[in-house]
This record gives sequence, structure tokens and C-alpha cells, in this order.
Amino acid sequence: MKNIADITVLGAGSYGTALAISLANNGHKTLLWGHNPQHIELLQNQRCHQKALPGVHFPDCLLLEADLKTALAASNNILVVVPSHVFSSVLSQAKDLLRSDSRIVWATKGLEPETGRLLQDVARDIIGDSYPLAVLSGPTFAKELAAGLPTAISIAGTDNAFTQDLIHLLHSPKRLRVYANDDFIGLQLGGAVKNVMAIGAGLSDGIGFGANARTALITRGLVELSRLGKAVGAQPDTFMGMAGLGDLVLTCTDNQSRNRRFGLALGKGLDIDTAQVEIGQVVEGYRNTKEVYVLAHRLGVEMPIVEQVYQVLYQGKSAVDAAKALLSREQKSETQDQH
Ligand SMILES: NC(=O)C1=CN([C@@H]2O[C@H](COP(=O)(O)OP(=O)(O)OC[C@H]3O[C@@H](n4cnc5c(N)ncnc54)[C@H](OP(=O)(O)O)[C@@H]3O)[C@@H](O)[C@H]2O)C=CC1
Ligand SMILES: O=C(CO)COP(=O)(O)O
Repeated sequence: MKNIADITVLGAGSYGTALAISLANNGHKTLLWGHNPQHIELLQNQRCHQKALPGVHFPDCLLLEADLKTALAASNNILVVVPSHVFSSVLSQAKDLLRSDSRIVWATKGLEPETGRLLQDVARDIIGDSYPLAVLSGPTFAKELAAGLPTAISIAGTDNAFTQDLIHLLHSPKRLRVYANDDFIGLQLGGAVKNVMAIGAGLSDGIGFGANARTALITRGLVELSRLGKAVGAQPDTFMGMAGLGDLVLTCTDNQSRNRRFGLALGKGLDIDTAQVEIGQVVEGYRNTKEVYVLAHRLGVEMPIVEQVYQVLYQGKSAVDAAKALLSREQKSETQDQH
């Protein structure tokens, strides 16, 4: 089947739109699909996502589409950028509409709700083993990416030709540096776990702790991520890269992160529902905390920060009590059980 677009992006939220703008700015015909026809009509009329990316005008080669069948027929390259809790439902809708040559990449950060399975397993369960798969992960705030500010990201997948084609589509010498990585599992895990740590960093800052505590949390958060990574078969080096340390530092330290802002609000005493409504966009880390907690328990991996964030979000523990529990843990060597 002939391509009408170079790539189709599924998900017209802040990040899907930012990636579509970035691809279109590289001169690639990019089709952006959203599930809400009114929203797509608004984007088409304004040629801008005013709410999420104010002031960023859509390039001419960015096309808008509300019909999933048309969107999936338009290109064999499909970039999925929907929140993790609807990832399976979007792929289920897409399943019978995919082309035989479709190739699927996602920038969704998270795991399967309730089970904590990697999205690669969710994807394979739904669409089978025959389609090439890939994941994009790294420190990439949508607003900065859409504004063309310098950004770096990593990509890994099951098919070298597909990842190379994606690098060609996404890479821009002035704006976006794309690193190839061969750790498909590690890239998926990093994006989910850093969201939990960003909530933890927000909680710490929200209750009035300082830079020392925040930095300790990032550092120990990296240890927890590496430990879980080892248990699921990721490569340790991955977590020193964009999808590990990079995304942890970004989201734990900058208030553009919705997960960090969510933690900040809870740390200052807001309840979960009010904090989520105030943020007004997806707070992936809320669900990711449960997913990572479930996965870590299933594999018997010790993740004390994840455990405390889980207790704050799902068991009514106060942020202060969670911090006390972390500080009063048994004395140990820094490198003991590090990996
Ligand atoms: N924003 C960022 O800076 C970054 C985000 N990401 C990841 O990208 C993913 C998407 O996040 P982001 O774009 O920021 O989230 P937003 O909250 O900005 O947007 C989510 C979008 O998903 C749409 N959506 C909800 N349910 C469905 C569904 N069933 N089918 C199709 N679309 C649906 C929403 O539509 P509606 O509003 O109509 O419900 C909305 O347009 C997340 O996993 C996030 O972690 C990764 C890196 C950076
Ligand atoms: O993943 C992100 C940046 O890399 C976006 O982080 P938040 O979802 O916390 O805003």
C-alpha cells in the first residue's frame, strides 16, 4: 500500500502533538490522529495546540485526522503516544486496521495497569509477533521539543531497519539528537520508573526538604531502577543514559514535570484528586507507581522509594511518614545490594 504520510502519530495530547510538530519540522509529512473529533477540528482550525503548546504553529506538512482507519492506512510507520492506561485499548482498536507492512513505535511511558507487564508484551498479545516494534524514551518535555529547543532521546526496537528509519525521521542536527540503543526492555522500564521517582522528588520538596534530600532520592532512585532492570533483563548501562539518569534528573528537578508537580502538591497537603485536577493532564506516575510496585513484588526486588510512594498514593500514608520511613531504614553500605 502506498504511503500518504511518512509517519502517523496516534494521540493528540501534548507529547503526541510535540513529536508530530518535530517530525513535520524535519520536512516529513506527518499525520496526527486524535480520538476526539472536536479536538482535532480545533487543532485544524487553529493550526496550534493552544492548551498544551501555546504559540507553536503547526508546519504545513502536519495533517490532522480523527478517523483511525484513515490514519492507519496513511503510513506504515505508526508512532503511538497515548497514556499507558489506554495503550492496550488503542492497539486493540488498531489491530484489524493495521497494514501488513505496519511498524509500531511508542513514546508512551508506563507499564500495563494492574500487572506491571512491559508494553512490548501488551503489544505482542494484541497484535502478534509479526510487526516490528520500537520505543522512544528519554528526557523530553513536550513544550521544549515543540519549541525546537535542543533535546536528546533514545530509541530501541526489535528491527534494525525500522529503528534506523525512525532515527532518520526524527533526527534534526539543530534540534533533536536521537541515540540508537539496543536495550528495548531497559528503555521501556526507565520511562515508567522515573515517573515514580519524580513524584517522590516532588513529595520531598513539597514537605520542605532541600536539595540534599532531592539528590539523594535521585541517586537511590537510579539504584532501584537498575536493580529492577537487572531482574527484567535490561542492560545496566542503559540506566546511565537518556532513559535512566537523563529522564530522572529532568523530571525530578524541573517543575515542567507533571509527576513532580503532583508530588509537590501532595507534599504540601493537597489530596490526590485535587492535585490531579489542578495538573489537568495525564500524571502517568500515579498509575506507574502501582505498576512498578506490582512488578517489583512479583520479582522480589527491593525498591524502598517505590514502596513509600505507593503507600502515600494507595494506602493513605502521609508524605512526612513516608520520608521518616526511608530515613530510618537500617544502616547499610552504599554499594550493598546495589545491583
Ligand atoms: N508531555 C511530555 O512532556 C511527555 C509525555 N510522555 C508520555 O507520553 C504519553 C502521553 O502523554 P501526554 O501527551 O503528555 O498526555 P496528555 O495528557 O497531554 O494527552 C493525552 C492524550 O491522550 C488522549 N487519549 C486519552 N484516552 C485516549 C484513547 N482511549 N484513545 C486515544 N487517545 C486518548 C487524550 O485525549 P482526551 O483529552 O480527549 O482524553 C489526550 O489527547 C504518556 O505516556 C507520557 O508519559 C513522554 C515524554 C514526554
Ligand atoms: O516524561 C517526561 C519528560 O521526559 C514528561 O514528564 P511528566 O510526565 O512528569 O511531565
